Amino acid sequence: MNVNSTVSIADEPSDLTKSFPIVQSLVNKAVEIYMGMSWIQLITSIVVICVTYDQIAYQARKGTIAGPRFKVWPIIGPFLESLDPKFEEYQAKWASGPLSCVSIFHKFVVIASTRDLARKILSSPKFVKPCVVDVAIKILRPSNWVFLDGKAHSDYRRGLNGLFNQKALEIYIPVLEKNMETYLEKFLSLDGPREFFPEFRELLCALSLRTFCGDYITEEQIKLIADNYFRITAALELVNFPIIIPFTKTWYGKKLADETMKIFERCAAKSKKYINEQNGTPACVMDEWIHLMKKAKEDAAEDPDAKLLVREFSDKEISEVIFTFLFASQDASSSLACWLFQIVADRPDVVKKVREEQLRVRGNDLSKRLDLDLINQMTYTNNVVKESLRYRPPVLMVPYVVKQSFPVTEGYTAPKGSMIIPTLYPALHDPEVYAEPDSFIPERWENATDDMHKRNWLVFGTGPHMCLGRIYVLMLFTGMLGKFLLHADLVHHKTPLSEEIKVFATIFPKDDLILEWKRRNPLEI
Ligand code: HEM
Repeated sequence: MNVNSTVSIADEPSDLTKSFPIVQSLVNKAVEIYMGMSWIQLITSIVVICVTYDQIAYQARKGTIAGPRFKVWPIIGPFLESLDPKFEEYQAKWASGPLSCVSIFHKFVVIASTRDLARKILSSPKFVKPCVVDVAIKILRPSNWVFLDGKAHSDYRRGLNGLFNQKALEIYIPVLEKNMETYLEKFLSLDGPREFFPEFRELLCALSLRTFCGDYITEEQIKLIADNYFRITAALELVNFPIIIPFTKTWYGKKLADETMKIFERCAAKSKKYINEQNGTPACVMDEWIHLMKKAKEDAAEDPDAKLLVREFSDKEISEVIFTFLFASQDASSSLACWLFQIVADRPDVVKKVREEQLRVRGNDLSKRLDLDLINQMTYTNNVVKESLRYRPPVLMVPYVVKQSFPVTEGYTAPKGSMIIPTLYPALHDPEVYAEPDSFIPERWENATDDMHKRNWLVFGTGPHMCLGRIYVLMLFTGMLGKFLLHADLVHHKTPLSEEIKVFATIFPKDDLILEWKRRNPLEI
Protein backbone atom coordinates (compact mmCIF):
# COMPACT_ATOMS: atom_id res chain seq x y z
CA MET A 1 0.00 0.00 0.00
CA ASN A 2 1.26 3.48 -0.83
CA VAL A 3 0.98 6.44 1.50
CA ASN A 4 1.36 9.30 -1.01
CA SER A 5 -2.33 10.10 -1.31
CA THR A 6 -2.45 11.67 2.16
CA VAL A 7 0.60 13.94 2.06
CA SER A 8 1.18 17.50 0.86
CA ILE A 9 3.81 18.86 3.28
CA ALA A 10 5.95 20.57 0.63
CA ASP A 11 3.09 22.01 -1.42
CA GLU A 12 3.09 25.35 0.44
CA PRO A 13 6.67 26.50 1.18
CA SER A 14 6.95 27.98 4.69
CA ASP A 15 8.94 31.13 5.64
CA LEU A 16 11.77 28.91 6.80
CA THR A 17 12.05 26.96 3.58
CA LYS A 18 11.75 30.19 1.54
CA SER A 19 14.66 31.80 3.41
CA PHE A 20 16.82 28.66 3.36
CA PRO A 21 16.66 26.90 -0.01
CA ILE A 22 18.75 24.02 1.37
CA VAL A 23 16.02 23.33 3.92
CA GLN A 24 13.47 23.39 1.13
CA SER A 25 15.43 20.84 -0.89
CA LEU A 26 15.91 18.58 2.15
CA VAL A 27 12.19 18.70 2.91
CA ASN A 28 11.40 17.93 -0.72
CA LYS A 29 13.79 14.98 -0.67
CA ALA A 30 12.28 13.65 2.58
CA VAL A 31 8.75 13.95 1.20
CA GLU A 32 9.81 12.23 -1.98
CA ILE A 33 11.24 9.29 -0.03
CA TYR A 34 8.21 9.21 2.24
CA MET A 35 5.73 9.20 -0.63
CA GLY A 36 7.48 6.30 -2.25
CA MET A 37 7.26 4.16 0.86
CA SER A 38 5.01 1.24 1.63
CA TRP A 39 3.35 1.07 5.09
CA ILE A 40 5.86 -1.57 6.16
CA GLN A 41 8.78 0.62 5.13
CA LEU A 42 7.21 3.58 6.91
CA ILE A 43 6.68 1.71 10.16
CA THR A 44 10.18 0.22 10.01
CA SER A 45 11.69 3.69 9.49
CA ILE A 46 9.75 5.14 12.43
CA VAL A 47 10.94 2.29 14.67
CA VAL A 48 14.55 2.75 13.52
CA ILE A 49 14.39 6.51 14.14
CA CYS A 50 12.88 6.02 17.65
CA VAL A 51 15.40 3.36 18.64
CA THR A 52 18.32 5.44 17.35
CA TYR A 53 17.04 8.55 19.14
CA ASP A 54 16.56 6.52 22.34
CA GLN A 55 20.12 5.14 22.17
CA ILE A 56 21.65 8.57 21.40
CA ALA A 57 19.67 10.25 24.20
CA TYR A 58 20.82 7.49 26.58
CA GLN A 59 24.49 7.97 25.63
CA ALA A 60 24.21 11.76 26.05
CA ARG A 61 22.62 11.50 29.49
CA LYS A 62 24.90 8.69 30.66
CA GLY A 63 28.12 10.62 30.04
CA THR A 64 31.02 8.92 31.82
CA ILE A 65 29.15 7.19 34.65
CA ALA A 66 28.83 3.41 35.00
CA GLY A 67 25.98 1.68 33.21
CA PRO A 68 25.30 -0.58 30.23
CA ARG A 69 27.21 0.58 27.12
CA PHE A 70 23.91 0.50 25.16
CA LYS A 71 20.27 0.01 26.11
CA VAL A 72 20.22 -3.75 25.59
CA TRP A 73 16.42 -3.81 25.32
CA PRO A 74 15.62 -0.86 23.04
CA ILE A 75 13.16 1.69 24.51
CA ILE A 76 11.94 -0.44 27.43
CA GLY A 77 15.42 -0.97 28.95
CA PRO A 78 15.45 -3.34 31.97
CA PHE A 79 11.68 -2.79 32.53
CA LEU A 80 10.85 -6.48 32.88
CA GLU A 81 13.64 -7.10 35.43
CA SER A 82 12.51 -4.11 37.47
CA LEU A 83 9.02 -5.59 37.85
CA ASP A 84 10.65 -8.28 39.99
CA PRO A 85 13.63 -6.54 41.62
CA LYS A 86 16.41 -8.71 43.06
CA PHE A 87 18.61 -7.61 45.93
CA GLU A 88 21.72 -9.16 44.31
CA GLU A 89 21.11 -7.13 41.14
CA TYR A 90 20.92 -3.95 43.21
CA GLN A 91 24.19 -4.86 44.94
CA ALA A 92 25.89 -5.43 41.59
CA LYS A 93 24.67 -2.02 40.45
CA TRP A 94 25.97 -0.28 43.60
CA ALA A 95 29.33 -2.01 43.17
CA SER A 96 29.61 -0.87 39.55
CA GLY A 97 30.55 2.70 40.51
CA PRO A 98 29.73 5.64 42.82
CA LEU A 99 27.32 6.82 40.13
CA SER A 100 25.67 4.42 37.74
CA CYS A 101 22.61 4.54 35.53
CA VAL A 102 19.81 2.70 33.77
CA SER A 103 17.15 3.89 31.37
CA ILE A 104 13.62 2.50 31.40
CA PHE A 105 11.33 3.76 28.65
CA HIS A 106 11.88 7.53 28.62
CA LYS A 107 13.02 7.61 32.29
CA PHE A 108 16.73 8.04 32.90
CA VAL A 109 17.76 6.88 36.36
CA VAL A 110 21.00 7.80 38.16
CA ILE A 111 21.98 5.69 41.18
CA ALA A 112 24.37 7.10 43.80
CA SER A 113 25.99 4.47 45.98
CA THR A 114 28.41 6.26 48.32
CA ARG A 115 27.42 7.81 51.62
CA ASP A 116 28.75 11.27 50.66
CA LEU A 117 26.80 11.33 47.42
CA ALA A 118 23.68 10.01 49.18
CA ARG A 119 23.93 12.77 51.79
CA LYS A 120 24.60 15.41 49.14
CA ILE A 121 21.53 14.44 47.13
CA LEU A 122 19.21 14.19 50.14
CA SER A 123 20.38 17.61 51.32
CA SER A 124 20.03 19.45 47.98
CA PRO A 125 16.37 20.56 47.87
CA LYS A 126 17.35 23.27 45.39
CA PHE A 127 18.08 20.59 42.77
CA VAL A 128 15.94 17.60 43.74
CA LYS A 129 12.60 16.65 45.27
CA PRO A 130 11.20 13.24 46.28
CA CYS A 131 10.07 11.29 43.27
CA VAL A 132 6.66 9.75 43.33
CA VAL A 133 5.41 7.25 40.79
CA ASP A 134 2.90 8.77 38.34
CA VAL A 135 0.06 6.74 39.77
CA ALA A 136 0.77 7.98 43.34
CA ILE A 137 -0.81 11.34 42.49
CA LYS A 138 -4.05 9.55 41.68
CA ILE A 139 -3.91 7.23 44.67
CA LEU A 140 -2.75 9.72 47.33
CA ARG A 141 -4.70 12.56 45.60
CA PRO A 142 -3.09 15.68 44.08
CA SER A 143 -3.92 17.81 47.15
CA ASN A 144 -1.80 15.59 49.42
CA TRP A 145 0.98 17.33 51.38
CA VAL A 146 3.60 14.80 50.22
CA PHE A 147 3.61 16.49 46.83
CA LEU A 148 4.57 19.88 48.27
CA ASP A 149 8.08 21.12 47.67
CA GLY A 150 10.44 23.77 49.09
CA LYS A 151 9.00 26.31 51.53
CA ALA A 152 5.44 25.04 51.20
CA HIS A 153 6.68 21.59 52.26
CA SER A 154 8.80 22.78 55.18
CA ASP A 155 5.99 25.05 56.49
CA TYR A 156 3.48 22.20 56.34
CA ARG A 157 5.92 19.78 57.90
CA ARG A 158 6.65 22.13 60.81
CA GLY A 159 2.99 21.82 61.68
CA LEU A 160 3.29 18.02 61.80
CA ASN A 161 6.56 17.79 63.78
CA GLY A 162 4.68 18.23 67.05
CA LEU A 163 2.84 14.96 66.44
CA PHE A 164 6.00 12.90 66.81
CA ASN A 165 8.10 14.74 69.38
CA GLN A 166 8.85 13.21 72.79
CA LYS A 167 5.89 14.94 74.46
CA ALA A 168 3.45 13.55 71.93
CA LEU A 169 5.01 10.08 71.97
CA GLU A 170 4.38 9.86 75.72
CA ILE A 171 0.64 10.07 74.91
CA TYR A 172 0.69 7.12 72.52
CA ILE A 173 2.63 4.65 74.71
CA PRO A 174 -0.32 3.32 76.80
CA VAL A 175 -2.30 2.64 73.60
CA LEU A 176 0.68 0.91 72.05
CA GLU A 177 1.38 -1.21 75.11
CA LYS A 178 -2.22 -2.41 75.35
CA ASN A 179 -2.14 -3.52 71.73
CA MET A 180 1.32 -5.12 72.05
CA GLU A 181 -0.12 -7.25 74.87
CA THR A 182 -3.08 -8.33 72.77
CA TYR A 183 -0.82 -9.47 69.96
CA LEU A 184 1.69 -11.11 72.32
CA GLU A 185 -1.14 -13.25 73.70
CA LYS A 186 -2.23 -14.08 70.17
CA PHE A 187 1.30 -15.15 69.12
CA LEU A 188 1.69 -17.25 72.28
CA SER A 189 -1.60 -19.01 71.63
CA LEU A 190 -0.69 -20.01 68.04
CA ASP A 191 -0.10 -23.69 67.52
CA GLY A 192 3.42 -24.55 66.25
CA PRO A 193 5.53 -22.62 63.74
CA ARG A 194 4.10 -20.40 61.01
CA GLU A 195 5.06 -17.62 58.61
CA PHE A 196 5.37 -14.38 60.54
CA PHE A 197 5.62 -11.98 57.58
CA PRO A 198 1.80 -11.66 57.46
CA GLU A 199 1.50 -11.72 61.27
CA PHE A 200 3.94 -8.83 61.66
CA ARG A 201 2.27 -6.84 58.89
CA GLU A 202 -1.02 -7.13 60.76
CA LEU A 203 0.60 -6.28 64.10
CA LEU A 204 2.30 -3.18 62.72
CA CYS A 205 -0.83 -2.07 60.88
CA ALA A 206 -2.85 -2.39 64.09
CA LEU A 207 -0.23 -0.53 66.17
CA SER A 208 -0.01 2.30 63.63
CA LEU A 209 -3.78 2.64 63.24
CA ARG A 210 -4.37 2.69 67.00
CA THR A 211 -1.61 5.31 67.39
CA PHE A 212 -3.03 7.43 64.58
CA CYS A 213 -6.77 7.02 65.16
CA GLY A 214 -7.06 5.75 68.76
CA ASP A 215 -10.39 4.16 69.61
CA TYR A 216 -12.20 5.96 66.78
CA ILE A 217 -11.28 3.08 64.48
CA THR A 218 -12.94 -0.29 65.03
CA GLU A 219 -11.35 -3.75 65.18
CA GLU A 220 -13.17 -4.68 61.96
CA GLN A 221 -11.85 -1.60 60.17
CA ILE A 222 -8.29 -2.38 61.31
CA LYS A 223 -8.64 -5.96 60.10
CA LEU A 224 -10.00 -4.76 56.75
CA ILE A 225 -7.14 -2.30 56.21
CA ALA A 226 -4.48 -4.80 57.38
CA ASP A 227 -5.82 -7.53 55.08
CA ASN A 228 -5.86 -5.29 52.05
CA TYR A 229 -2.87 -3.08 52.62
CA PHE A 230 -0.48 -5.16 50.49
CA ARG A 231 -2.56 -4.17 47.46
CA ILE A 232 -1.81 -0.50 48.17
CA THR A 233 1.93 -1.30 48.42
CA ALA A 234 1.77 -3.21 45.14
CA ALA A 235 0.01 -0.30 43.41
CA LEU A 236 2.66 2.18 44.57
CA GLU A 237 5.76 0.18 43.64
CA LEU A 238 8.38 2.18 41.75
CA VAL A 239 7.76 0.45 38.45
CA ASN A 240 4.08 0.16 37.64
CA PHE A 241 1.70 0.94 34.82
CA PRO A 242 0.90 4.70 35.04
CA ILE A 243 -2.74 4.41 33.93
CA ILE A 244 -5.42 2.96 36.18
CA ILE A 245 -7.17 0.12 34.32
CA PRO A 246 -10.06 -1.70 36.06
CA PHE A 247 -9.10 -4.83 38.01
CA THR A 248 -5.35 -4.19 37.78
CA LYS A 249 -2.99 -3.64 40.74
CA THR A 250 -3.32 0.15 40.54
CA TRP A 251 -7.13 -0.01 40.34
CA TYR A 252 -7.35 -2.13 43.51
CA GLY A 253 -4.79 0.15 45.17
CA LYS A 254 -6.82 3.30 44.41
CA LYS A 255 -10.09 1.71 45.51
CA LEU A 256 -8.64 0.57 48.82
CA ALA A 257 -6.83 3.84 49.43
CA ASP A 258 -10.15 5.72 48.94
CA GLU A 259 -11.97 3.36 51.32
CA THR A 260 -9.19 3.72 53.92
CA MET A 261 -9.23 7.52 53.70
CA LYS A 262 -13.02 7.50 54.12
CA ILE A 263 -12.56 5.57 57.38
CA PHE A 264 -9.93 8.10 58.53
CA GLU A 265 -12.24 10.98 57.62
CA ARG A 266 -14.94 9.63 59.92
CA CYS A 267 -12.36 9.14 62.69
CA ALA A 268 -11.20 12.76 62.29
CA ALA A 269 -14.78 14.01 62.68
CA LYS A 270 -15.16 12.06 65.95
CA SER A 271 -11.80 13.30 67.21
CA LYS A 272 -12.78 16.93 66.51
CA LYS A 273 -15.97 16.44 68.48
CA TYR A 274 -14.06 14.92 71.42
CA ILE A 275 -11.30 17.58 71.54
CA ASN A 276 -13.23 20.72 70.52
CA GLU A 277 -16.69 20.09 72.01
CA GLN A 278 -15.97 17.79 74.95
CA ASN A 279 -12.59 19.35 75.81
CA GLY A 280 -11.07 15.83 75.80
CA THR A 281 -7.45 14.89 76.60
CA PRO A 282 -5.51 13.71 73.49
CA ALA A 283 -4.94 9.95 73.26
CA CYS A 284 -3.84 9.50 69.62
CA VAL A 285 -2.20 11.38 66.73
CA MET A 286 -5.52 12.79 65.44
CA ASP A 287 -6.47 14.05 68.90
CA GLU A 288 -3.05 15.62 69.37
CA TRP A 289 -3.20 17.36 65.99
CA ILE A 290 -6.67 18.78 66.63
CA HIS A 291 -5.63 19.77 70.14
CA LEU A 292 -2.56 21.62 68.75
CA MET A 293 -4.80 23.42 66.24
CA LYS A 294 -7.19 24.47 68.97
CA LYS A 295 -4.35 25.69 71.18
CA ALA A 296 -2.71 27.58 68.31
CA LYS A 297 -6.00 29.38 67.63
CA GLU A 298 -6.33 30.38 71.28
CA ASP A 299 -2.68 31.52 71.47
CA ALA A 300 -2.93 33.47 68.22
CA ALA A 301 -5.25 35.94 69.93
CA GLU A 302 -2.40 36.94 72.30
CA ASP A 303 0.56 36.07 70.11
CA PRO A 304 0.21 37.12 66.47
CA ASP A 305 3.37 35.08 65.66
CA ALA A 306 1.67 31.81 66.56
CA LYS A 307 0.79 31.24 62.92
CA LEU A 308 1.61 27.56 62.96
CA LEU A 309 -1.42 25.33 62.77
CA VAL A 310 -3.87 28.22 63.02
CA ARG A 311 -5.42 27.06 59.80
CA GLU A 312 -8.35 24.71 60.31
CA PHE A 313 -7.64 21.38 58.58
CA SER A 314 -10.73 19.65 57.18
CA ASP A 315 -11.55 16.01 58.02
CA LYS A 316 -10.61 15.14 54.44
CA GLU A 317 -7.21 16.83 54.71
CA ILE A 318 -6.53 15.08 58.01
CA SER A 319 -7.49 11.74 56.46
CA GLU A 320 -5.05 12.28 53.59
CA VAL A 321 -2.18 13.10 55.93
CA ILE A 322 -2.90 10.12 58.18
CA PHE A 323 -2.94 7.94 55.09
CA THR A 324 0.58 9.15 54.21
CA PHE A 325 1.71 8.21 57.74
CA LEU A 326 0.31 4.71 57.25
CA PHE A 327 1.88 4.49 53.81
CA ALA A 328 5.29 5.66 55.12
CA SER A 329 5.24 3.40 58.15
CA GLN A 330 3.56 0.12 57.19
CA ASP A 331 6.13 -1.59 54.97
CA ALA A 332 9.25 -0.19 56.62
CA SER A 333 8.06 -1.09 60.14
CA SER A 334 6.97 -4.60 59.08
CA SER A 335 10.39 -5.11 57.50
CA LEU A 336 12.10 -4.03 60.72
CA ALA A 337 9.91 -6.40 62.75
CA CYS A 338 10.73 -9.39 60.53
CA TRP A 339 14.50 -8.89 60.60
CA LEU A 340 14.69 -7.85 64.25
CA PHE A 341 12.79 -10.89 65.54
CA GLN A 342 14.52 -13.28 63.13
CA ILE A 343 17.93 -12.05 64.25
CA VAL A 344 17.26 -12.18 67.99
CA ALA A 345 15.64 -15.61 67.70
CA ASP A 346 19.00 -16.84 66.32
CA ARG A 347 21.10 -15.05 68.96
CA PRO A 348 20.63 -16.36 72.54
CA ASP A 349 23.53 -14.15 73.72
CA VAL A 350 21.64 -11.01 72.62
CA VAL A 351 18.35 -12.26 74.11
CA LYS A 352 20.05 -12.89 77.47
CA LYS A 353 21.43 -9.33 77.60
CA VAL A 354 18.07 -7.82 76.63
CA ARG A 355 16.28 -9.80 79.35
CA GLU A 356 18.86 -8.80 81.97
CA GLU A 357 18.39 -5.15 81.06
CA GLN A 358 14.59 -5.43 81.02
CA LEU A 359 14.48 -6.85 84.55
CA ARG A 360 17.04 -4.31 85.78
CA VAL A 361 15.24 -1.20 84.49
CA ARG A 362 11.95 -2.52 85.86
CA GLY A 363 13.51 -3.42 89.22
CA ASN A 364 12.07 -6.93 88.64
CA ASP A 365 8.59 -5.39 88.86
CA LEU A 366 6.64 -6.91 85.97
CA SER A 367 3.59 -4.78 86.62
CA LYS A 368 5.54 -1.64 85.67
CA ARG A 369 3.95 -0.04 82.61
CA LEU A 370 5.96 1.34 79.71
CA ASP A 371 6.65 5.06 79.60
CA LEU A 372 9.23 7.24 77.89
CA ASP A 373 11.46 7.38 80.94
CA LEU A 374 11.55 3.57 81.21
CA ILE A 375 12.19 3.12 77.49
CA ASN A 376 15.00 5.68 77.60
CA GLN A 377 16.77 3.52 80.21
CA MET A 378 16.78 0.48 77.86
CA THR A 379 20.12 1.32 76.27
CA TYR A 380 21.13 -2.18 75.18
CA THR A 381 17.67 -3.05 73.84
CA ASN A 382 17.74 0.21 71.89
CA ASN A 383 21.16 -0.67 70.48
CA VAL A 384 19.77 -4.01 69.26
CA VAL A 385 17.06 -2.13 67.34
CA LYS A 386 19.60 0.36 65.96
CA GLU A 387 21.90 -2.44 64.85
CA SER A 388 19.04 -4.27 63.17
CA LEU A 389 18.20 -1.10 61.24
CA ARG A 390 21.85 -0.79 60.18
CA TYR A 391 22.30 -4.47 59.33
CA ARG A 392 19.02 -4.83 57.40
CA PRO A 393 17.84 -1.27 56.60
CA PRO A 394 14.18 -1.52 55.51
CA VAL A 395 14.53 1.26 52.93
CA LEU A 396 17.36 0.48 50.50
CA MET A 397 17.03 3.55 48.32
CA VAL A 398 15.03 6.79 48.19
CA PRO A 399 14.04 7.95 44.69
CA TYR A 400 14.28 11.67 43.98
CA VAL A 401 13.67 13.62 40.77
CA VAL A 402 16.05 16.28 39.39
CA LYS A 403 14.28 19.68 39.23
CA GLN A 404 17.15 21.51 37.50
CA SER A 405 20.47 20.24 36.10
CA PHE A 406 22.32 19.00 39.16
CA PRO A 407 26.15 18.93 39.31
CA VAL A 408 26.38 15.80 41.47
CA THR A 409 30.16 15.47 41.10
CA GLU A 410 32.82 17.57 39.36
CA GLY A 411 32.58 15.36 36.31
CA TYR A 412 28.86 14.60 36.14
CA THR A 413 25.71 16.68 35.98
CA ALA A 414 22.42 14.83 36.30
CA PRO A 415 20.03 16.11 33.62
CA LYS A 416 16.79 17.86 34.56
CA GLY A 417 13.88 15.43 34.66
CA SER A 418 15.99 12.37 35.45
CA MET A 419 15.38 10.23 38.51
CA ILE A 420 18.24 10.19 41.01
CA ILE A 421 18.37 7.51 43.70
CA PRO A 422 20.57 7.89 46.79
CA THR A 423 21.17 4.45 48.29
CA LEU A 424 21.20 3.86 52.04
CA TYR A 425 22.37 0.24 52.28
CA PRO A 426 26.00 0.78 51.15
CA ALA A 427 26.50 3.64 53.66
CA LEU A 428 25.24 1.39 56.46
CA HIS A 429 27.63 -1.39 55.40
CA ASP A 430 30.68 0.80 54.93
CA PRO A 431 33.61 -1.12 56.51
CA GLU A 432 35.51 2.11 57.16
CA VAL A 433 32.87 3.12 59.68
CA TYR A 434 31.26 -0.16 60.78
CA ALA A 435 33.91 -2.84 61.37
CA GLU A 436 32.65 -6.24 60.18
CA PRO A 437 29.65 -4.61 58.54
CA ASP A 438 28.01 -7.93 57.67
CA SER A 439 27.92 -9.07 61.30
CA PHE A 440 25.18 -8.16 63.75
CA ILE A 441 26.99 -6.48 66.69
CA PRO A 442 24.73 -4.35 68.95
CA GLU A 443 27.74 -3.61 71.19
CA ARG A 444 29.25 -1.45 68.45
CA TRP A 445 26.80 1.28 69.47
CA GLU A 446 28.19 1.48 73.03
CA ASN A 447 31.10 3.69 71.97
CA ALA A 448 29.65 4.99 68.74
CA THR A 449 31.46 7.81 66.95
CA ASP A 450 29.73 10.73 65.25
CA ASP A 451 30.52 9.07 61.92
CA MET A 452 28.49 6.04 62.96
CA HIS A 453 25.60 8.01 64.42
CA LYS A 454 25.33 10.90 62.03
CA ARG A 455 27.27 10.78 58.77
CA ASN A 456 26.55 7.15 57.89
CA TRP A 457 23.40 6.14 59.74
CA LEU A 458 21.11 7.09 56.88
CA VAL A 459 18.35 4.61 57.84
CA PHE A 460 15.78 7.43 57.98
CA GLY A 461 17.30 9.60 55.26
CA THR A 462 18.49 13.14 55.97
CA GLY A 463 17.71 16.72 54.93
CA PRO A 464 14.27 18.35 54.66
CA HIS A 465 12.42 15.06 54.02
CA MET A 466 14.07 13.04 56.81
CA CYS A 467 11.63 10.53 58.28
CA LEU A 468 9.02 12.13 60.52
CA GLY A 469 8.50 8.91 62.48
CA ARG A 470 12.12 8.07 63.38
CA ILE A 471 11.94 8.71 67.15
CA TYR A 472 8.59 6.94 67.29
CA VAL A 473 10.05 3.89 65.52
CA LEU A 474 12.99 3.57 67.94
CA MET A 475 10.73 4.07 70.95
CA LEU A 476 8.09 1.60 69.76
CA PHE A 477 10.51 -1.17 68.84
CA THR A 478 12.67 -0.80 71.94
CA GLY A 479 9.60 -1.09 74.16
CA MET A 480 8.13 -3.94 72.13
CA LEU A 481 11.33 -6.01 71.82
CA GLY A 482 11.91 -5.83 75.59
CA LYS A 483 8.35 -6.80 76.39
CA PHE A 484 8.11 -9.67 73.89
CA LEU A 485 11.46 -11.19 74.88
CA LEU A 486 10.56 -11.11 78.58
CA HIS A 487 7.43 -13.15 78.00
CA ALA A 488 8.32 -15.37 75.02
CA ASP A 489 10.99 -17.74 73.77
CA LEU A 490 11.26 -17.38 70.01
CA VAL A 491 12.11 -20.43 67.93
CA HIS A 492 13.24 -19.63 64.39
CA HIS A 493 12.69 -22.50 61.97
CA LYS A 494 15.55 -21.74 59.59
CA THR A 495 15.38 -22.52 55.89
CA PRO A 496 18.00 -22.02 53.16
CA LEU A 497 16.12 -18.80 52.25
CA SER A 498 16.09 -17.27 55.76
CA GLU A 499 19.16 -15.10 55.16
CA GLU A 500 18.25 -14.21 51.62
CA ILE A 501 16.64 -10.84 50.96
CA LYS A 502 13.31 -10.44 49.19
CA VAL A 503 12.52 -6.94 47.88
CA PHE A 504 8.85 -5.88 48.14
CA ALA A 505 8.95 -2.09 48.48
CA THR A 506 11.20 -2.72 51.52
CA ILE A 507 13.12 -5.92 52.36
CA PHE A 508 12.08 -9.19 54.03
CA PRO A 509 13.57 -12.65 54.61
CA LYS A 510 12.83 -14.67 51.47
CA ASP A 511 11.13 -17.50 53.38
CA ASP A 512 8.73 -15.03 55.09
CA LEU A 513 10.20 -15.86 58.53
CA ILE A 514 8.98 -19.05 60.15
CA LEU A 515 8.70 -18.53 63.90
CA GLU A 516 7.24 -20.27 66.90
CA TRP A 517 6.43 -18.46 70.16
CA LYS A 518 6.60 -20.21 73.54
CA ARG A 519 5.47 -18.77 76.85
CA ARG A 520 8.22 -18.40 79.48
CA ASN A 521 8.65 -17.24 83.05
CA PRO A 522 9.64 -13.58 82.62
CA LEU A 523 11.61 -13.51 85.88
CA GLU A 524 14.04 -16.17 84.69
CA ILE A 525 17.09 -15.17 82.67
C1 HEM B 1 11.44 1.31 60.33
C2 HEM B 1 10.60 2.23 60.02
C3 HEM B 1 10.86 3.39 59.09
C4 HEM B 1 11.90 3.64 58.24
C5 HEM B 1 13.14 2.78 58.01
C6 HEM B 1 11.62 4.89 57.57
C7 HEM B 1 12.46 5.47 56.63
C8 HEM B 1 12.16 6.63 55.95
C9 HEM B 1 12.97 7.19 54.90
C10 HEM B 1 14.28 6.62 54.39
C11 HEM B 1 12.36 8.32 54.46
C12 HEM B 1 12.83 9.26 53.34
C13 HEM B 1 13.72 10.31 53.94
C14 HEM B 1 14.38 11.24 52.96
O1 HEM B 1 13.87 11.43 51.83
O2 HEM B 1 15.43 11.83 53.31
C15 HEM B 1 11.15 8.48 55.23
C16 HEM B 1 10.25 9.52 55.07
C17 HEM B 1 9.10 9.64 55.82
N1 HEM B 1 8.69 8.86 56.86
FE1 HEM B 1 9.60 7.16 57.51
N2 HEM B 1 10.43 5.38 58.03
C18 HEM B 1 9.92 4.51 58.96
C19 HEM B 1 8.77 4.64 59.67
C20 HEM B 1 7.94 5.73 59.64
C21 HEM B 1 6.79 5.92 60.49
C22 HEM B 1 6.34 4.99 61.60
C23 HEM B 1 6.23 7.11 60.09
C24 HEM B 1 5.00 7.84 60.60
C25 HEM B 1 4.48 7.88 61.59
C26 HEM B 1 7.01 7.65 59.03
C27 HEM B 1 6.75 8.83 58.37
C28 HEM B 1 7.50 9.34 57.34
C29 HEM B 1 7.12 10.51 56.58
C30 HEM B 1 5.85 11.33 56.77
C31 HEM B 1 8.13 10.71 55.63
C32 HEM B 1 8.19 11.82 54.57
C33 HEM B 1 8.71 13.07 55.23
C34 HEM B 1 8.76 14.27 54.30
O3 HEM B 1 8.68 14.11 53.08
O4 HEM B 1 8.90 15.37 54.83
N3 HEM B 1 8.04 6.79 58.78
N4 HEM B 1 11.05 7.45 56.13
